[in-house]
Amino acid sequence: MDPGFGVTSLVTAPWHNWVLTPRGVPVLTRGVPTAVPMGCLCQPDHRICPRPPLLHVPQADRAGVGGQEQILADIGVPRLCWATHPTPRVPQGKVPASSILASAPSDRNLDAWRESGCRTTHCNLEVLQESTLVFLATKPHVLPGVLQEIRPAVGPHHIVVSLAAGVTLQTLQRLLPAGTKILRLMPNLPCVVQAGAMVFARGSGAGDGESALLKNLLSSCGLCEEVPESYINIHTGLSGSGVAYVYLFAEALAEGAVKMGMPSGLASRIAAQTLLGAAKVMLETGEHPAKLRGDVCTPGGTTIHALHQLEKGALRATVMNAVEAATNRACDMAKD
Ligand SMILES: NC(=O)C1=CN([C@@H]2O[C@H](COP(=O)(O)OP(=O)(O)OC[C@H]3O[C@@H](n4cnc5c(N)ncnc54)[C@H](OP(=O)(O)O)[C@@H]3O)[C@@H](O)[C@H]2O)C=CC1
Ligand SMILES: O=C(O)[C@@H]1CCC=N1
Repeated sequence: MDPGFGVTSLVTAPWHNWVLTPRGVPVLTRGVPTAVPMGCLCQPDHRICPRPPLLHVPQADRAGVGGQEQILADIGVPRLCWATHPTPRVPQGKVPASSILASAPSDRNLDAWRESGCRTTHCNLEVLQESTLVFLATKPHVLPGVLQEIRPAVGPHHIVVSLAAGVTLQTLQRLLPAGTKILRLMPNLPCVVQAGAMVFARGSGAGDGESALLKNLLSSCGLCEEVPESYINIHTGLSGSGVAYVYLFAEALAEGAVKMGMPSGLASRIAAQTLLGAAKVMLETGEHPAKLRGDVCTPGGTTIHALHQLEKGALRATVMNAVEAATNRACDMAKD
């Protein structure tokens, strides 16, 4: 398992130093370093700050574009955040690791961030102090307390991106200062290999610039689309959680082969390649999956016999129920 997963999420920690030009083009800034105040808002010493940590990516690169300059940073340290990180393992990252500041209460996940060159802290407020673009990647039930903690440090220059499942823009806007530029993002695990599927929605304080910035920043991690907020929970059921359904299917495929006598390692590799190839054909041809499925079926052949078994097991209805259950759970989490 990628050690990065234990630490943060792609979006959170993976964020890098990005600068968005007035035209919405993200620029990796390596120019004039920003003077970053190093003092911690948690007095007297953030290193012993008892407050719970946030996951954030501090950043301090500055880019001057058209007379403007912006500083982008991330906050939050969820497992997914790795996807957006510019680590040696993820060379496509648009932000240098040194521009990322990640915050968490313990070193459990932070160690991996440090090993990849990111800066870390146990003080959430330090992230706000040093960063403009902040990713919130704690578990959903932890987020309200974190928002309460950072609220005094959030200003009009910050762009706050939440990855928390089920936490609505309305809640985020209620718990942060009025007018704060807020975006709600739902990534998925494959962001860590730049094959993610992400959607986001903007809050009332965010504009086209913030939307373009996020989309451009995350585009290196996979598909990233702005959608109405009502689609976020559906995407969670389809893709954020959906990755786990696919792993379950991959496991079942491989175990079927093991049952028939194939070694486990080989079976797992072939199962993964089968999923990868099937997905690639679907994306590259644009064909409906039902059509492609039919293409594989030779009349009276092996595939139709296997599909008959899957239909007896109500695979399609079961998967549809799974998407519905996860979507409904995301909706319910907003009320928890
Ligand atoms: N996992 C996934 O595939 C997806 C997850 N998400 C969302 O991402 C978020 C994180 O999920 P996941 O990556 O699984 O969780 P993890 O447990 O891996 O990461 C959560 C991190 O939050 C840190 N944390 C806990 N309390 C605080 C605090 N008070 N201040 C700052 N940081 C804190 C934890 O620190 P410590 O290490 O010290 O415990 C931990 O590093 C969730 O909101 C989830 O809904 C969204 C889409 C997909
Ligand atoms: O299981 C969860 O709640 C999170 C959100 C999507 C994937 N993992």
